[in-house]
Amino acid sequence: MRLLSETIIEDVFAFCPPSLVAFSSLLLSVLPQSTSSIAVPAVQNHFTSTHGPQILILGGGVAGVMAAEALHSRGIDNFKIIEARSTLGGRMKSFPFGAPGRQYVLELGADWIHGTQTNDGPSNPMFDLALKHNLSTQPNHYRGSMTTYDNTGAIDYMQTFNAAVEHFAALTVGGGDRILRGLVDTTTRSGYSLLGAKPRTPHEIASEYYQFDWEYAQTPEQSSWIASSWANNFTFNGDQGGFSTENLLTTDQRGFASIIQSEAAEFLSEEQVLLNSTVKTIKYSRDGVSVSLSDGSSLSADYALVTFSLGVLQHDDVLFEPALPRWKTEAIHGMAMGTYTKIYLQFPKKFWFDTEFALYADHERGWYPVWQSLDMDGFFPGSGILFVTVTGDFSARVESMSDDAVKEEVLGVLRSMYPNTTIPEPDAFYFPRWRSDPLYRGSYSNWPSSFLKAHHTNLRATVNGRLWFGGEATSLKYFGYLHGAYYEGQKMGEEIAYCVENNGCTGLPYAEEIPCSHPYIASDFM
Ligand SMILES: Cc1cc2nc3c(=O)[nH]c(=O)nc-3n(C[C@H](O)[C@H](O)[C@H](O)COP(=O)(O)OP(=O)(O)OC[C@H]3O[C@@H](n4cnc5c(N)ncnc54)[C@H](O)[C@@H]3O)c2cc1C
Repeated sequence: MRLLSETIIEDVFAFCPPSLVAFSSLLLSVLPQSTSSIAVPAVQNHFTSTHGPQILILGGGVAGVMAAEALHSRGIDNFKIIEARSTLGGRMKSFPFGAPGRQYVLELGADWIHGTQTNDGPSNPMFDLALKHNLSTQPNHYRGSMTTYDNTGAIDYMQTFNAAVEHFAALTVGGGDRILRGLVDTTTRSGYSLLGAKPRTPHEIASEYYQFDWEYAQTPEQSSWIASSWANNFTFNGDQGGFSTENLLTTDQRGFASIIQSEAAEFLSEEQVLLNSTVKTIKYSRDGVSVSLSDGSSLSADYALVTFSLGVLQHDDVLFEPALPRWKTEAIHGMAMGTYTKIYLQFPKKFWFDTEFALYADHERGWYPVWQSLDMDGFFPGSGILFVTVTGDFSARVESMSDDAVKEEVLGVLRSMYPNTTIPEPDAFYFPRWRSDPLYRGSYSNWPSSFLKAHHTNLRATVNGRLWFGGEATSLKYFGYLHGAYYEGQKMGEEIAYCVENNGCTGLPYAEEIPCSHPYIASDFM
């Protein structure tokens, strides 16, 4: 059998076979696919000044920093990173949590290196960075260290849980198989149903949630079967071109982002980074780009790379002048932004499970289901800290509530899990509101079944040869992940370097229209 990794690039067009010919012939006739075949545009870029930034990197998360490093390694240093926050790292964001004298640096955003390396196969570049910058991490056992609960207290439904693990494995094999057979995409929900996995009881639903929603930050109904499968395989499945099944949780008290900040410190000079600067407007034309900031100042350049999250682009937090073309906005709104919310609690002392994870099954799907203890050897023993994660629409719900109201619900779940224990008031309680935050508008992207490969090509594509887009959401194989942001930043840096070195380029290709998928034809209605 062919490996998914060998076939994905051409075979994902098979999402919608009728479009393949139309789309690929459009690309071939109008737009070159790679730097080696990129044509010089009619209007050449012109560097009139040797001073000032000529490439603006908008956003200083993983993608922004890796783009800068790629430019630097090609000998191009006339760039500037513009970042709204006071530090680099973006969605790698730590904070001090805990009562006075019992504080720990914890992560609000990315927490894990997902997949490390299998033998001499591909290694996760974030794992490589972690090793290089001596990040403290601890293996986190997703499936082997679990206690199960429902609203009657502790109850063993590990058999149901293990069945859900097998269903998920079958789902991802099935999704890969759909690519190889050139079948159209469907939702993950239909994938599960076709495989006979139809969770009905709270135990079955919670077990499926753990496998799926907890990873993709949206439900199986909201997600693509095919894309969920390859994102899993390319990250976790060594046999399918992925890294490994290992998950490392950071415990480093410098914060997870320290590996990106240390990497940046190796090549960035002070004048190459503008922190505390929020971009309000991006003006672009065939001649260049100009960016205005919230303090009223503006910067001009020959190229700009936009690394803001998909959520920021969807929410119009940054205005484009002129408005982005229709093919780009269709792609931006076609992909989805999920939300993943970690709710942290610190108690005077530990009273809970001794495993790394606990699963709580409620009659309502997504009701405070996944619990993690940090009060454990290897993590933060004696800390009194545990956290519960909610996702997707449930994250939106908790963001709309007061902290106290959320705390009461969380304590209510703990009372159900431990009916014979008096649950004390926590000494500390905190959760971030990623979805409401104008710098993120969610946690990470998720691929819906209506989103085609051609849409994704358009999400990545360059506008006017001047405006570039890169970040976790533009990663075909690893959307949603840190390593996706890493590779996309690096790739866009290299592409822009190509433009600079050749005094012009058309950029990455797009399709003006995606004439794909014809669910209805006019005669159906006659
Ligand atoms: C809660 C959560 C948990 C996650 N868990 C994991 C995990 O365990 N493992 C994993 O691999 N991935 C995880 N991820 C995903 C991972 O964090 C992202 O894929 C990655 O950090 C995205 O990097 P990026 O550079 O593409 O975008 P970002 O990090 O969003 O970088 C964009 C930057 O642009 C800045 N910005 C936004 N708007 C403006 C503006 N108007 N002006 C100036 N600057 C602006 C932002 O501040 C940000 O620094 C998680 C994400 C979240 C939120």
